[in-house]
Amino acid sequence: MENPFGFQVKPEIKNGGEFVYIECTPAEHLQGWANILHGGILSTLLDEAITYVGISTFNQPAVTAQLEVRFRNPAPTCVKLHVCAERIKVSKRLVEAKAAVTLGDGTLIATGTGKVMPVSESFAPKSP
Ligand SMILES: CCCCC/C=C\C/C=C\C/C=C\C/C=C\CCCC(=O)SCCNC(=O)CCNC(=O)[C@H](O)C(C)(C)COP(=O)(O)OP(=O)(O)OC[C@H]1O[C@@H](n2cnc3c(N)ncnc32)[C@H](O)[C@@H]1OP(=O)(O)O
Repeated sequence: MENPFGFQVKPEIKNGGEFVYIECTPAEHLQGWANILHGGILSTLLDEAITYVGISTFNQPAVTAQLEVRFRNPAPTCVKLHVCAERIKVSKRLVEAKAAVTLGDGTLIATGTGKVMPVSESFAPKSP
């Protein structure tokens, strides 16, 4: 379904999913405290880019099976974040990728690694 509350990112996908690039400017209400962007939002952005690596590699729906995040520097809200993901390993049912969030000046904000597994179109749980 269309999700008007989503980040509306438009991923750039290169070389069949080997590289994924996303830009996003999280709004002020996504701060955790003290004007610092909430870590869950950074995790979501890393997840988003890593999942697109999986979707593009398998060329079918895929979900995150594992995500590990390291928060390296605080990010402000309302500034453009650059998210780059890169495929590091492919096996029959698992794609592993790493990703980083940086500011425009190159400051490293967060890094992560994730594992993505393909699923069928009927995977999604039914709404009650
Ligand atoms: C309709 C489908 C919906 C999908 C939509 C996808 C695409 C749509 C297009 C665009 C979408 C737009 C945006 C996308 C961007 C971001 C989306 C964010 C993604 C998410 O936010 S998505 C939500 C969070 N996510 C979940 O909700 C997953 C819940 N989870 C499960 O549904 C299962 O857990 C599953 C399916 C992951 C695996 O379940 P399973 O039953 O198929 O597999 P099983 O566990 O039996 O493992 C089999 C073999 O994989 C190995 N294995 C498993 N996990 C491993 C790991 N972590 N590391 C190393 N090996 C692992 C085992 O070791 C075993 O190996 P062996 O057989 O050799 O022992």
